[in-house]
Amino acid sequence: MTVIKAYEMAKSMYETLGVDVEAALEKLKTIPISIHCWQGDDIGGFEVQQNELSGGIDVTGNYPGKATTPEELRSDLEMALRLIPGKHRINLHAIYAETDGQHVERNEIKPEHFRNWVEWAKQHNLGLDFNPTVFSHSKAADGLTLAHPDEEIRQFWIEHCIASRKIGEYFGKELGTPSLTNIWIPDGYKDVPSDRLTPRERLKRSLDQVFAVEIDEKYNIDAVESKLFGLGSESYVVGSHEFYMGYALTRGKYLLMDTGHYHPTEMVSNKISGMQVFTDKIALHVSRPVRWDSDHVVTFDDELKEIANELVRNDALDTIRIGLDFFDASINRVAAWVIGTRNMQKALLYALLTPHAELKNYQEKGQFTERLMLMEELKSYPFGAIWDYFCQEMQVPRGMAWLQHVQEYERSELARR
Ligand SMILES: C[C@H](O)[C@H](O)[C@@H](O)C(=O)CO
Ligand SMILES: [Mn+2]
Repeated sequence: MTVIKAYEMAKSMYETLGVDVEAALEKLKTIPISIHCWQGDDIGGFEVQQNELSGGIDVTGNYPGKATTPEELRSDLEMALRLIPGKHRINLHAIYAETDGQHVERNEIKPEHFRNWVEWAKQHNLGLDFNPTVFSHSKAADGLTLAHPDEEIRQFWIEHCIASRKIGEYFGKELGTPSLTNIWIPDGYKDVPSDRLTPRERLKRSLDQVFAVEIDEKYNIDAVESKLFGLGSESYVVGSHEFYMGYALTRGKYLLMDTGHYHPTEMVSNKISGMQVFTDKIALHVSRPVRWDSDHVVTFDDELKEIANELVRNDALDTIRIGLDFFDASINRVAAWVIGTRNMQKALLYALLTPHAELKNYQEKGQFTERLMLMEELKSYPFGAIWDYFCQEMQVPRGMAWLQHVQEYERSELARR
């Protein structure tokens, strides 16, 4: 059966449920995903003075072909983008600055160090997002940064975060779409702290100093990312969920929720509406924790579908910023981007093809049998035929055909590294 024929049949099935399939596809085309550049080089970056990865995160695997220069990383991203339908954003970290072989301290990075990224983004019609890199550095060696007891260290990182926000502002001005500059810091303690309050008070003061520099939200949007624990900060993380929820709500900042940053049975899908009642300044790092914050490649699993359902049924697609955050060095890194990003889009399509009004109605009327029945029946609806049609329309390979392009690229490009 042709793709079109299968699509027409699937479409009529969804239409009998009252779903407007064409509107769903039109909407999906407009949803940008912020694709994290650091999957391409195992969060190495291109600083002249290279530092080991720290901050309580880790990348495992040694699949050949990781990007070792900005040109290689951009080329790998281009390859992935050719296989991902739609127009998207690229999420950069400060360690991806290009400084012409000169060592530039993190608190001195400038927009000009990201000129090549901006020119490239213009050529490819991409938005850019940004992150200060508050780890992998001698001044973060003891696992404390913005909450450090030493004022000089705190000041260094405050300056780095301000410099980063100005880079975000530069992206926003140049590209005509506001950059999300997200602050994640690793600060915490391995063992039971004797004082939880003082570091949190210091972090609050440091962040207030970072945000005291006013930047128009037309160009740069500030976000803060919470975490439960990391390697070496198992007992206590200063920037916990409650800390940042309070901070974001009282300061009018975005709260960024990373799906790997909570207790294993705590789901971000269940947190979105809790936040939405108070703010629409919500951002996501979609990841896949396996037993811990392992940052596995995102799969088309129940939690991903539930997150997408929340975004669609709560009318949040135009406000919530969707970003990805995984890093797997045990498989082809370009394929990792393609799998994870296409899965995020598949989940959004699945949610867009769901008759939410009917399901909400069942719930309001207490018809829980009908609610469960419809949710379960939808799982075997011909969703794949609609996804294939979407890929064909968007001129990217459908089904498994994309992998051969990555394999050719691996032979011609990655194997030479
Ligand atoms: C590299 C990222 O900034 C980092 O993964 C952060 O977002 C995080 O999730 C740390 O666990
Ligand atoms: Mn994250």
